[in-house]
Amino acid sequence: MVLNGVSVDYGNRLALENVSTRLDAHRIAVIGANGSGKSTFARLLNGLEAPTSGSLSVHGLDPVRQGKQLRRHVGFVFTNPDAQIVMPTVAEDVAFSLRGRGLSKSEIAGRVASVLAQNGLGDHADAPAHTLSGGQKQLLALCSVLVGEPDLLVADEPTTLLDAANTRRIADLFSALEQQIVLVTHNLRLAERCDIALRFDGGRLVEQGDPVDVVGRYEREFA
Ligand SMILES: Nc1ncnc2c1ncn2[C@@H]1O[C@H](COP(=O)(O)OP(=O)(O)OP(=O)(O)O)[C@@H](O)[C@H]1O
Repeated sequence: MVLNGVSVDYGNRLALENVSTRLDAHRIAVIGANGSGKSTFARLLNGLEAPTSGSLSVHGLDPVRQGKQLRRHVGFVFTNPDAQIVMPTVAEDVAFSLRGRGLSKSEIAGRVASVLAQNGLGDHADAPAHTLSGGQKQLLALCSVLVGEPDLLVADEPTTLLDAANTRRIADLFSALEQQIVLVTHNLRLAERCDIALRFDGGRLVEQGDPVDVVGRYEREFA
């Protein structure tokens, strides 16, 4: 991922200001105060947001002009799982992500069962999605993205609704994931487990480096 002087101006507010960076690390944490620009940064990475000025490329593609192509490689998990659950039952929702890939019914069923079991939803496969708890919906949204095996996973606060056990489960899952991941989070312990951390402040990228150092300085500012 490469960003060159990227700004995002919402008209009355500069959400990102002149951000330049190159990101090759495997697990990338994005931290910073409320409204500092983290979600805007995440949304740029799969073309949900376009830079007002500057340019970026993700896996060699321009997210705005080559968005359709890019979204085949980038999975995005939103903060609010209701925004991405589209099918009536849990298993159907996960299977929906595999449509149009030429997989047989049994291949789809196998991949769906495996991702649900791996993420603590094995017993809920046939449940109506709307009956899940908030945290279970967050896990379902993650399953529906992971089943497609994206090359890059962008997750915007994917653990906000999760209890301690499920947060741990997701942290372990992210640690074991082969794909590159960009994790926007207020959970600083989760951020510390990444390979690199970016910190935003008032729309500017103010720090990029070792997660323990970046998190430590951030916490000390508010101590
Ligand atoms: N669609 C929009 N229209 C206008 N302003 C927006 C829009 N989206 C975000 N903003 C503003 O841009 C700034 C950055 O928002 P962003 O959501 O990127 O912050 P964040 O760091 O993810 O915050 P949080 O931790 O609260 O989720 C904020 O001041 C926000 O109010």
